[in-house]
Amino acid sequence: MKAVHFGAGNIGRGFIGKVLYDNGYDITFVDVNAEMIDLINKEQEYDVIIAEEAKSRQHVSGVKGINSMTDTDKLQAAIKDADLITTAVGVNILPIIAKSIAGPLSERTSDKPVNVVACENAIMATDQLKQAVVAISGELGDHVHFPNSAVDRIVPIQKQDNPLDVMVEPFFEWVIEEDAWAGEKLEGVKYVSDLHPYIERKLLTVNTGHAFIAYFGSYKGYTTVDEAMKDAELVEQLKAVLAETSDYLTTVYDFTAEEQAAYVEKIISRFKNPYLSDALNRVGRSPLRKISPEDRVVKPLAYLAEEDRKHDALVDMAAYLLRYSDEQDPEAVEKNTFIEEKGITEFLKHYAKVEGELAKEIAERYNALLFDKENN
Ligand SMILES: NC(=O)C1=CN([C@@H]2O[C@H](COP(=O)(O)OP(=O)(O)OC[C@H]3O[C@@H](n4cnc5c(N)ncnc54)[C@H](O)[C@@H]3O)[C@@H](O)[C@H]2O)C=CC1
Ligand SMILES: O=P(O)(O)OC[C@H]1O[C@](O)(CO)[C@@H](O)[C@@H]1O
Repeated sequence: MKAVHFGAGNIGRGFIGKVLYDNGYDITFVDVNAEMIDLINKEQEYDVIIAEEAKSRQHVSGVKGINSMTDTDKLQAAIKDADLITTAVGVNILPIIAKSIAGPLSERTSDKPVNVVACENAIMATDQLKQAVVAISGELGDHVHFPNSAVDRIVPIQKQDNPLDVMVEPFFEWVIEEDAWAGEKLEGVKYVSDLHPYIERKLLTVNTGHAFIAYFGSYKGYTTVDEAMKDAELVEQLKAVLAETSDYLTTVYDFTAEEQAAYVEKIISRFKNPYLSDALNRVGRSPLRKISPEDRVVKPLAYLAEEDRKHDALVDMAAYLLRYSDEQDPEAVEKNTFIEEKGITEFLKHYAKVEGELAKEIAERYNALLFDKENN
């Protein structure tokens, strides 16, 4: 079985590549990073290092690479021949991937089914990829399958001697829509008939929680997650944020309060992993995406505000996000320039689609933070 995976980054090598290798797939990584692809083709193997005391190593071998900027013919041939196509590139890059795969996918014949799965931090990311593909190729036949998925494994920015090796947390969960999947299922993957509860629970617990640590932690002057998690006030407020997203999740879905509390506890213990040094500017990257209406802050916040339920911790979180700066992150720079030129209310309307009373609450909190900072 042949897999083509777009994005030879942290999740690509440290999570998806490892699961596919364990399932016996021949893996071809596709990336725009020429150095990474050259190294993959040279070494054809790497280690996944588990972030726990023993730092055990799991070997992945027989991998190949394609540079999507220069090897376009090779890429087209690989897409025509693959049994599985996966991505872990960032949800905003999916329209670019669509341009590479739409042509060769439309040339595939009905006797050769293929699964196409986006593995990104976004609700129903594969649907976004499918939409972009179909806009180019027109409807594809029933042999091209587009299951949505949820992926959960914390993989920080890497500092390994061998740049192909990748350190990951021990925990991982990959959940895929069962009905949309064709053929033999992957071992180590959970298949479910309705993905919505899983993807929302993951995004609005793991990713909301992590993003809160990034934005409040940065506000307090920390630079890594483990440093920030030693701050008792931050952990208290993190729990308050997750109590609000838990209220959303247990109201909208069938999770019981006990189940969700256990899930939250497990996630907080993952954030405290002392063997995983994770930079706050990685976890907080792309604040414009993270403040967008369907993402980890505004989705639960808008619902709770609309239903008149407690939401002040998420309002605080939005204010910390709005105060966040990182000169290296183009989205953080764009955010701050927009706020400076047009103000908070206009920013919330434009990027978060938040207006009215909720926008007022967030702006008040943002202004109070500004006042605190300037007077301390
Ligand atoms: N790192 C983590 O802990 C987790 C990340 N995710 C999600 O996985 C996705 C990837 O994240 P990471 O692996 O952390 O990022 P990363 O930055 O380590 O890897 C992304 C890779 O995609 C490549 N890329 C960018 N544009 C491309 C293109 N047009 N064609 C092919 N490759 C391209 C980059 O060169 C890079 O190697 C994101 O959507 C992220 O939200 C999901 C769960 C956990
Ligand atoms: O990859 P994104 O969406 O920018 O956000 C980073 C998040 O993804 C994770 O890497 C894993 O889901 C978390 O560590 C963090 O919450």
